[in-house]
Amino acid sequence: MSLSRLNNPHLDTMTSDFLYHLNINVACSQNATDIEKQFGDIRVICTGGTQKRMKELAIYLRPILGIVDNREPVDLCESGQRYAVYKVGPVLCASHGVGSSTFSVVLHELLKLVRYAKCKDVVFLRIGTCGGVGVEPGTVIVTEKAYNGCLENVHEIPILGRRVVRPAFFAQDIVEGILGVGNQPNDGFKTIKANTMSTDCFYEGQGRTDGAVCEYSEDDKMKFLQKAHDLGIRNIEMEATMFSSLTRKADVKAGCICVALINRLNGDQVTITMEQKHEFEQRPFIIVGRYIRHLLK
Ligand SMILES: O=P(O)(O)O[C@H]1O[C@H](CO)[C@@H](O)[C@H]1O
Ligand SMILES: O=c1cc[nH]c(=O)[nH]1
Repeated sequence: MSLSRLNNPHLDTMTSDFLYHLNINVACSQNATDIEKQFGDIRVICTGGTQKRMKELAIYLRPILGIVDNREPVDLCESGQRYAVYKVGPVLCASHGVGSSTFSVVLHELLKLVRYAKCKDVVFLRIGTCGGVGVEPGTVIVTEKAYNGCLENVHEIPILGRRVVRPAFFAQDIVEGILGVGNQPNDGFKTIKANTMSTDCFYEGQGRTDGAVCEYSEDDKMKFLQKAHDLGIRNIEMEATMFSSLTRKADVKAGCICVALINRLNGDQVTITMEQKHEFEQRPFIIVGRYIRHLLK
């Protein structure tokens, strides 16, 4: 898939497009644009909440991609002052902030960027953290279906004053491809496929009782988490419904790989040390590194 059209006829009439949050100006009318020269070789776009994680991922991927470079990765979108974007060979690593609203902004612009750059067969990945539901902390979860905070397998977004409901699931070949490179003998952690709940709120939306406001009991919370578990949900984060539905609408393959920082059936507070969190965050790197090698071979 060349991404030659995207799902927006208006783009075809534009002679230029300013990707505001990335601070990239695209002259759509030229044949061989600078954008094509700079980004045309991109095959994988890795995304994740923080700038630090994405910078570390860019460094981690260098040897896997056969790139010898000891310099600090350059943030190509630093001037935009919103998101960090690093390019490492045919892989772009971009930060997206917390939640679907910040992620959707950069996702729209990245989807347009790869379209203008005429990239081929691009796969978008989210490399994140999450709360586990009945899984050991440190487990890596590859999302199959994404559920919203009402435990519905859809992404809902108000558009032109209407509630628009879109399917939210990831392509099976991507899920199986990622899972296929997991669970190797010396990994020391499990990689599983499961359903994911994505919420618009870390506290009440995820059924925590430790937010600034809480109007339900511990028992209500446990019943809700059990209901989620019964739907095959094994992790909770804040982007998978939007990510799966928007990439699906744009006709682009995507995958979501998150490491569980806690087991929500045992509590709400994320109390692991920063060292432990950092070690856990490396686990999806290992899986994604193997998957990218497999994808590009
Ligand atoms: O670790 P990241 O990628 O930010 O993902 C998870 O962590 C954030 C909440 O702490 C949310 O964005 C959630 O989805
Ligand atoms: O519990 C958690 C942990 C990380 N990210 C989330 O969204 N929830």
